[in-house]
Amino acid sequence: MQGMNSPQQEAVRHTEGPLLVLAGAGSGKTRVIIEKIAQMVQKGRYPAHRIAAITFTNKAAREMRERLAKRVRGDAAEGVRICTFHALGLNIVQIDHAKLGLKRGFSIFDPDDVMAQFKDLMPGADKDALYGAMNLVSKAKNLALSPEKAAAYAKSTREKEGAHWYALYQERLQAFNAVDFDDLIRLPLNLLETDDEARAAWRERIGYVLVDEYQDTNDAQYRLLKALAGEQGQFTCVGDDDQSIYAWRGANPENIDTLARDYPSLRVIKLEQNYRCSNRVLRAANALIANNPHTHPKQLWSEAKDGERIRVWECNDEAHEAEKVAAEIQFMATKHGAPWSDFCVLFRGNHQSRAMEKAMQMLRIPYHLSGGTAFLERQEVKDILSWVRVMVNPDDDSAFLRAVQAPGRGVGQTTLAKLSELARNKHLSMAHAIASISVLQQLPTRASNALDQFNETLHQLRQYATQHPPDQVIRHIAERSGLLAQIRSECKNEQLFTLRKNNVEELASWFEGGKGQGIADLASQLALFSRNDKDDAGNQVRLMSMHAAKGLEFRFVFIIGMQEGVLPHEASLEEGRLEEERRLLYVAITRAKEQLWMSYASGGKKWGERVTRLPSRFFEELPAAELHRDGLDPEADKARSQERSENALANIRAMLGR
Ligand SMILES: Nc1ncnc2c1ncn2[C@@H]1O[C@H](COP(=O)(O)OP(=O)(O)OP(=O)(O)O)[C@@H](O)[C@H]1O
Ligand SMILES: [Mg+2]
Repeated sequence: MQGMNSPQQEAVRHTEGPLLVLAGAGSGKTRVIIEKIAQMVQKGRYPAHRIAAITFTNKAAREMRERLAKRVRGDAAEGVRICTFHALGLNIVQIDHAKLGLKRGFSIFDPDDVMAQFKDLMPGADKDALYGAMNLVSKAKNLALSPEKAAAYAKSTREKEGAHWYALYQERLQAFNAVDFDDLIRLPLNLLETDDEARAAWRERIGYVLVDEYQDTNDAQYRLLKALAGEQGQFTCVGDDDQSIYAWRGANPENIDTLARDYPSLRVIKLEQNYRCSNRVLRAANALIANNPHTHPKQLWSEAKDGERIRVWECNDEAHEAEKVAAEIQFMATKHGAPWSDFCVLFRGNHQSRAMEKAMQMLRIPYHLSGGTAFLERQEVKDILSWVRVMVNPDDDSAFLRAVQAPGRGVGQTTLAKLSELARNKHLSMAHAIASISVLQQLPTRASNALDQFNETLHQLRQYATQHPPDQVIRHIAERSGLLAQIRSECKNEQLFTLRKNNVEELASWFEGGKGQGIADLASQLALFSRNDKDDAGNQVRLMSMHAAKGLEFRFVFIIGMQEGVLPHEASLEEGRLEEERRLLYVAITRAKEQLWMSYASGGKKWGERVTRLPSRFFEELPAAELHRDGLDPEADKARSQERSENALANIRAMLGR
């Protein structure tokens, strides 16, 4: 346990009974989890495959796997399950699908599929009504309620309405042999809470559970943890109530107290030394968060140097702000000889990245926008995945509808609507219906020929998939479906074609070396990868939302858009969620190891009109002694601008090779 402090060591050693590590940012909570797994495996306390570590994102899971692999020599830690709650849930649903009324190869509906179903269920409904209904259903699912229970418990008209949509929607999922993301928690939970045999089997499979970012678990996830960890509570949870930033998505920070209530023998360990941030950054973060009420008071101190003061910039507008930030990044990178990946720009909402991207492009600074290029949302990727889905799950009408139109084969919407009706009358899915001559006979000849051919192609692809590795299957689908030919015809030049073809290739590479897993399993795992996850950014500046930055750390951090209405966000003010906004800023500040910048745009445009903006109220909560407001200290500014121009000259000389 090289270099670990004594409460950290204690947390690592405590393996009998439930443990909660409750501690502030950068105090080594995640490190405790990694060290603990390493020791458990090395000491043979648990075999690797009986340990499960739950992270908040797939990306965090990958990072943990890498750090563990470095820590434990050989492949001793290889069998450890490191995944998100959803991936664990998927695993349970895959193994026990029959008990849950699902057939093998079931589909996972993404939010777009779900939306399409609601549109179909609620014809003519506007966006608000659709999202309203979806949210109600999601809420019921996160409370692990079945449609029947949701109806029984519903009190208000709104809840009754929600229960009504839930029942109809669930009927469809059932018919399509599909689940949505919420089901990946709800179904395993129902299984483990009601089926003794299944619970015993899963406790045998998983002997010890570790949970990172525990403050952001929702109720269903908490119950899943409880069901797995048993009465003895063989778990370690680590978290920080000050970093709870997902209450808006159903996370329940009170789960921290629930833990103590449900497990009277719970041991709570606090870590107080921060190993990440410079002292100034830490003092600013502590001062800010002191404005929130605290049920679990914490001290956080650091041995690190004071470091530079936090630089605060008032900018004219977003563009000006972005230019300043980009120029500073370039300056700092040269000054410190630092790689681009040491820099991170954080913002409240994704739309704020646009000006920033533009400024980075102007200065030719390589950057990576998390969640920006949503790989799984690219057209060709979705198209191919819909083929995979309908191949392995012919009940999936949602995937059928996409695949049959990718590429288009002259089957119009009217025909598809007719097909859907015929299929429904015969209690068949659409993919099954087109295999029936009596159905095809009732459709226009041209369309029925096209559908017959589609059916034949599906059949051949299924055959192919039984004899070839998954990545090859993906390439074959692209070819055989006619998608590749269509993409070629759509692209005006070779460059564009290569770009889109590379997406297909990238998808294929996802399916490579899947440890003997079939295409169905791999496709469902892929469905879980959310937009933030495919982050192999390499040496590039990171641009990301504050939410996405949870758990990460960077030498240099810029927080932009610190004006009223953006941070705190307008909507959160109206809904009385100021404390959560403060926690969000606390998370953002504590990402900085060495130096921090905060900026705001005092002007901007709204609906085309010029408006003035006030700096965020949170500035007033930061200790003035730790801040340096540019423009208010002329001497310091002068010295800095001198340094900057010398630096620029040096750059030019270097470029000219002198
Ligand atoms: N005992 C220690 N000695 C030196 N460095 C440490 C020690 N413990 C943790 N660190 C380092 O401190 C940094 C923060 O650790 P870690 O990410 O585990 O903190 P955390 O509590 O999980 O933070 P967050 O709340 O942001 O998730 C990491 O760079 C880690 O390697
Ligand atoms: Mg952490």
